[in-house]
Amino acid sequence: MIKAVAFDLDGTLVHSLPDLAWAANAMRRQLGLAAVSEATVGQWIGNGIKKLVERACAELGEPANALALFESAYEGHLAVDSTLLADAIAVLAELEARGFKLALVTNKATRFAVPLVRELGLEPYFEHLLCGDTLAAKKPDPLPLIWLCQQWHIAPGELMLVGDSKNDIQAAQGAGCVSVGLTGGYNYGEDIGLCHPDFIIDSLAQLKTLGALQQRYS
Ligand SMILES: O=C(O)COP(=O)(O)O
Ligand SMILES: [Mg+2]
Repeated sequence: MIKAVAFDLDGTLVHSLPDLAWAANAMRRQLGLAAVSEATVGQWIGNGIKKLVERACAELGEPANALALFESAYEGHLAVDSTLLADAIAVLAELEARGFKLALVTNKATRFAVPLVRELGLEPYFEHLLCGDTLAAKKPDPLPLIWLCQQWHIAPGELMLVGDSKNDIQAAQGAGCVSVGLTGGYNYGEDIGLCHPDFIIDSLAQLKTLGALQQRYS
């Protein structure tokens, strides 16, 4: 039985691509590179900011100042055009009311993830915020999920991870947790079904009626 639910951030709770794309293009402009489309930047999301920057200036072989340029652009532009996914708050509130423990497990670095979840009103729902640089390894490594199970004294099979990327599903599978794949997020243009999550949902609202989450904890 599920006792806790961990949520991914980018592409699962927040449509963060517009601001990530804005920052990537601000960086590219300063490096003398042409702007790219949002869809292109969408394919670079998933392994944290450093990887995104690496992919966003691959033509130049990752200049030394690229990361700093991206970070200073993104820092002031975290939640300008980014929006919550439909029903994000309603679903978190309902799961919290049903007694589930909730955590955020994102590959986004703390300095960006924390202000973003604060700005969008998500922070109060989470007992733990595990960001890309919180622990020694990030998704697809199972470490953040194993860490949560230890903190909460629950078995891996009692923790569910909801995410939009194969990195989420692989982390859950590696930890022995239950995985829910959300379609339509940032998964390198691939169908989330290809990595075989335990459940596939097309909207967060579907979590409200997911059989595995019907029981109540308090
Ligand atoms: O920072 C990323 O690349 C992805 O972040 P996420 O783990 O919240 O989807
Ligand atoms: Mg994601």
